[in-house]
Amino acid sequence: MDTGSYPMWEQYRLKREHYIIGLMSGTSLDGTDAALVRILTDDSGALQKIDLVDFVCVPYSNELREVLIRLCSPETARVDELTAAHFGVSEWYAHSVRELIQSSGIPSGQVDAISMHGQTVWHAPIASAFPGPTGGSLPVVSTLQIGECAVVRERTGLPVIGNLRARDMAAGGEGGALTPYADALMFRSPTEGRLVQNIGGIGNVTVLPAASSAEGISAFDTGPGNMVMDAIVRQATGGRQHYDPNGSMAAQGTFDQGLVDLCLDDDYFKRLPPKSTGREVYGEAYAARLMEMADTRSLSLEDTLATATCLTAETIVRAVEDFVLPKVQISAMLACGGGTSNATLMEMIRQRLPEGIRLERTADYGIPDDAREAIGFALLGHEALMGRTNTLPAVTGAKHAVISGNLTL
Ligand SMILES: Nc1ncnc2c1ncn2[C@@H]1O[C@H](COP(=O)(O)OP(=O)(O)OP(=O)(O)O)[C@@H](O)[C@H]1O
Ligand SMILES: CC(=O)N[C@H]1[C@@H]2OC[C@@H](O2)[C@@H](O)[C@@H]1O[C@H](C)C(=O)O
Repeated sequence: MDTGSYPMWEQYRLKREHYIIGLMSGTSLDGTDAALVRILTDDSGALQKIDLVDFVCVPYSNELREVLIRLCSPETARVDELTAAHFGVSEWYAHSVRELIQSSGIPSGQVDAISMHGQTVWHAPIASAFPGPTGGSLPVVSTLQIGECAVVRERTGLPVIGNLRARDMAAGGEGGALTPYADALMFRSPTEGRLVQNIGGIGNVTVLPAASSAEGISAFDTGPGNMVMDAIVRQATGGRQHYDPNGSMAAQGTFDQGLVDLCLDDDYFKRLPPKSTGREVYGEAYAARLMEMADTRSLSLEDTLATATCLTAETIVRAVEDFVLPKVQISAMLACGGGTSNATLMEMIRQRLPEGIRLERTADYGIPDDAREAIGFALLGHEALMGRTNTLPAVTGAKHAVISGNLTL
């Protein structure tokens, strides 16, 4: 029996230097981000310093992306393919861990654990009816991140923490956003209010008031990040391209304000936070509808992309105007995620941001734009191993904070 790693938990808490690998594969389905993070703690276990040792991105193949896109829609998902993907995608995670360890030059024996998000295929924070054990039906919320920790454990030899959203949901939360907990550790300022605006598949914002306590932090999904723009490119190119490089196609078009306004008349954008959304709402079907509407308005592909880019920028800025600024004074928006590489989108956000808010990047604060989430998940895993709660009920809406994550020793 493999019992060698059981004392690991106690040893981990006594150490002052910890090495954790954070693995994130987000809703844009572009691949896996892997960050090796060194965390220093003091005698009381309190966090002293966070260093990014190394970071790699392993892109998904077009073939894998197509499988995952099918699995994210009830109309196209099959349970045999889902089960295979649950194990299969873990091989990609193990591969990215091997690449990261090799690139870092750190011996794998020095790494304490892997903390992995997995691939969300379905996220349902709004309850649906499910048969109850004593008759009648129960309201059930649910979420599924595929990727089997046991496979990653076997391939890498390292303990793995996974399934990080489930416990918060079981405690009445939305199961996200989770990374705001880590944002507070990395970006909170004693003197100014800051936003961390992630532009991944979905856009999500963390609000860090000046000198805020955990209770003062809020976060929510603003709506689509790159998801609608990406789906338009994918559908228009028959899957050959999956994003608009640097926003160059959108830059050649002109957005249709009428269509942007139509799209902004949307229940999700109006809903008060806390709230979360995903591919279920702004995925392929949403983009197809937007393309149909663009077609009836005789918009070119470039105009359609400019319109989707403008919509994305508007949802990000309006979320700040409608839900943040009435309550919190903000001096800077720290953008991160793949969308920061879309110059057209960034310029639209810059032009629309209210005066007095600087548009910066997390990279300006030492956290590369594309590594924030992977580093965030490393920190969440670290907190769980330290035996500390790692969720923010004020953000997720849960009844209480929990230690989220299942440990595969
Ligand atoms: N050079 C580029 N030009 C334009 N867009 C880019 C570029 N590089 C990346 N992107 C965009 O960034 C996306 C990937 O972003 P990211 O990796 O932050 O998403 P994610 O982590 O999967 O999503 P989420 O944060 O929602 O979970 C790509 O799908 C693409 O739309
Ligand atoms: C269910 C799910 O995977 N949600 C993601 C998604 O991608 C962005 C946004 O929607 C965010 O709420 C969340 O991830 C981030 C990493 C989070 O929980 O902080």
